[in-house]
Amino acid sequence: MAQYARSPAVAVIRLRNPPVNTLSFAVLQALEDGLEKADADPSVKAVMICGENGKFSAGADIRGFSSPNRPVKSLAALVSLIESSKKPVVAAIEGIALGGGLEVALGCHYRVAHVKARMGLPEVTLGLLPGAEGTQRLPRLIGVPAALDMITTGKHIPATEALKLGLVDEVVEENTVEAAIRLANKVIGQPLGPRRLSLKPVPKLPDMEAFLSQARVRVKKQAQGCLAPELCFQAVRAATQMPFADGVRRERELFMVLLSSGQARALQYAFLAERAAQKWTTPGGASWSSATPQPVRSAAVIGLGTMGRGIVTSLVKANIPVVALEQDLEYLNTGRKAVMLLLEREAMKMEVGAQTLDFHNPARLQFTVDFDSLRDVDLVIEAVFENMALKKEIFHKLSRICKPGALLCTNTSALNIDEIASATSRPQQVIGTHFFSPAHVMRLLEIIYGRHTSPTAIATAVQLAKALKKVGVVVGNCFGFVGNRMMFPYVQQAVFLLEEGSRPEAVDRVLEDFGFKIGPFRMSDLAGLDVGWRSRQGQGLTGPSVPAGTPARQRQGQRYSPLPDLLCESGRFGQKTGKGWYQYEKAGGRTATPDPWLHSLLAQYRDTHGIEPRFIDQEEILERCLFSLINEGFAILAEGIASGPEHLDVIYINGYGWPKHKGGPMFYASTVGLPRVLAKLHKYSEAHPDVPGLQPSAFLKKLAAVGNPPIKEWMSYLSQQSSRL
Ligand SMILES: CCCCCCCCCCCCCC(=O)CC(=O)SCCNC(=O)CCNC(=O)[C@H](O)C(C)(C)COP(=O)(O)OP(=O)(O)OC[C@H]1O[C@@H](n2cnc3c(N)ncnc32)[C@H](O)[C@@H]1OP(=O)(O)O
Ligand SMILES: NC(=O)C1=CN([C@@H]2O[C@H](COP(=O)(O)OP(=O)(O)OC[C@H]3O[C@@H](n4cnc5c(N)ncnc54)[C@H](O)[C@@H]3O)[C@@H](O)[C@H]2O)C=CC1
Repeated sequence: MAQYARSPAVAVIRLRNPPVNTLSFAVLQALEDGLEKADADPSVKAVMICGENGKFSAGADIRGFSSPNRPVKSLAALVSLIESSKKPVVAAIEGIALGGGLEVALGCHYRVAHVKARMGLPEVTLGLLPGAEGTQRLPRLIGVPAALDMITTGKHIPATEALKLGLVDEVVEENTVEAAIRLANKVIGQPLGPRRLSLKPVPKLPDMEAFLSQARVRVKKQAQGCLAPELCFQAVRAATQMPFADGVRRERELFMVLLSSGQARALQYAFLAERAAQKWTTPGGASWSSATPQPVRSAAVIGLGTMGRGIVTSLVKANIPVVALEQDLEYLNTGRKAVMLLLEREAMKMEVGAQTLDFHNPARLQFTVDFDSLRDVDLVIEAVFENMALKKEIFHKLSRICKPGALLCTNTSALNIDEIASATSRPQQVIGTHFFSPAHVMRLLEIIYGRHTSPTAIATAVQLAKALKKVGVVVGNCFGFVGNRMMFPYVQQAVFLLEEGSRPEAVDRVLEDFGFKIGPFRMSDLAGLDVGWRSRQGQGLTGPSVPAGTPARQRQGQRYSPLPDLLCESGRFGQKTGKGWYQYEKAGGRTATPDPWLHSLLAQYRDTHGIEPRFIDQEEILERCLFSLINEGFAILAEGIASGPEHLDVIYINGYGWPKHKGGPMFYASTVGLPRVLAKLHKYSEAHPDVPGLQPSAFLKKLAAVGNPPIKEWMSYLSQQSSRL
């Protein structure tokens, strides 16, 4: 857990807890033992602390926060013990020093970092604050503005920046441990008082009060309903107002508030859920542990519309050479300009000194209308219009042209992967890669395997997600896959609420107050109402193919709202046309304003259909929208479309703006309590028996019958027979 050695006047303590040297109780105990041993040995003149396997430490074990035996108190005590050592202690920071790991380094008298190391106090991202005196030591070392920035954002900073800030004393390109030992030998006998951060004053600012009040406004704005940034701010402010010991007491009080908050639990769950979702399996037995990805050295993108542009940008940023293809020269030129603009913007955002984007080089990015140019690429991503016939035509062509091993990916948002694959002679190499708009920004990549998709193809798509710095979540094939399938009942409820008496701005406000970045109506206006309209036309729900005599508000015996169709028929496609559920300052405008035209349309619509409008309270809006979405999630789990609730939660946090501090929809359901979710769905489905989305799923009923089992046990209640394959 920590190895003790000598070199020769310097005691070397090496933290050892693979893979990232988290500070378990055993590690802390071994570190304390090492310090005591060094202290007791007169031939030891200095101490050096480093981590095993090129990593200093990732801090506390996140899995241990919910354990009653968490070693929280001892970490702070240990940091004080290090600082009060009479022999100089030097930290050798390789790889990472994060959270409690960096707090240990702050207790040391000197810090040497490898040039590739990264440091940070990411506790805020886990709903916490640096609770081992980090909020009091860091401002004393690097000043309040820089410390506040690091502590309230949780960002990791590179060693070179750490050197500029004074967080480390030395940055080395070679052997960090040897450099730290050299420094330790050099400082033997030098006074340690000035190196003990707890004894230093916090550097003054010309107007600390003004700085802090501006910073507080900024932190609150960025927090978006999350508690931790505000409490991190308060802890740092305490450092500016109180002596060290009082600041530490305040830090502890604030830490305990956060530790017991539901937000910390949700954020820690979200961290672990993202890692768990990487360990994909399929009902057919394919798994991350046995499948091997094939290398992707080059790629092609077909269709340079909204999605294709972002996908090309993402690939170029990942340093993968791209061939970008359009249907004709006019579309190609428009697409090329759009891609170049995106890439120029991305290049401007890149850190000084980082590798530049080489997108003017035709060997890295080539534009074409010729399918023959796709002959040699390792992977193709199709992003043409959402039309099955067109997609099949393209895949048939790809199957003939591309080299035998090439992976053929479709960015369809809902269409059947198996049907697309059937147009090829290599269905094992066909897979869905569902990007989210804007594709170069959004972290989610939904990866959809079909009936014949090979484990290698899945592993390759997962590897691609990593290369693009995205979170790949592997799911099964069904209409809308996971994300959009869960979204349908949510948006449907939102529209039904309008029919019954609510307004778009009222529904959006409730869901935005809950924590969504934007509510369902602002989201629909942003995405374009025509997208769903075309899909409903394709499904025969609206348009000329609807049989004469079909009731306006019913399809196949189920409730249907023609409201979105009416908007599209009036040319209201959302932001792009300047009008949708809201009005905008101009076509392409972004500022949504409630629209009196829409309000009178709603009144007229209710009159026409004999609907008596009623006041709908916030609780009903929230529950009908969220619980119908969650209910669909349970159906998806029961069908084996996703292998666990954490997969659904990762999809919603990273692709649909679900507030991370509420842990994702399925985690949220577990906090509300499954029996309560079920009771509410029963109530709403009794009131609306013609809405299948409100009828509780069998799996939810099964789990609620047990009580409220922990989320990690849910899947054990599914019998093998209910699995999809
Ligand atoms: C009752 C008395 C009360 C008195 C009050 C006292 C108050 C005093 C309280 C003091 C408490 C101090 C608490 C503390 O120390 C705070 C912390 O340290 S919180 C933790 C902060 N650290 C992080 O947030 C780091 C998180 N990790 C990462 O960012 C990345 O994992 C990392 C950059 C380290 C590596 O990334 P990458 O290479 O991409 O690999 P993975 O992300 O896949 O990780 C590999 C593997 O490691 C697991 N892991 C990583 N970090 C942790 C962690 N901190 N804890 C547990 N496990 C971790 C990760 O899950 C992966 O494992 P899998 O098995 O694959 O899931
Ligand atoms: N717009 C969105 O938010 C999202 C869309 N999707 C999916 O991505 C796909 C593309 O959607 P968008 O980019 O929004 O569409 P878009 O309409 O903006 O772009 C489609 C592009 O494909 C090109 N194209 C059409 N036929 C072609 C052919 N035969 N050869 C080459 N290029 C051809 C068109 O010229 C056009 O530029 C669709 O399947 C859609 O469902 C997926 C996620 C989100």
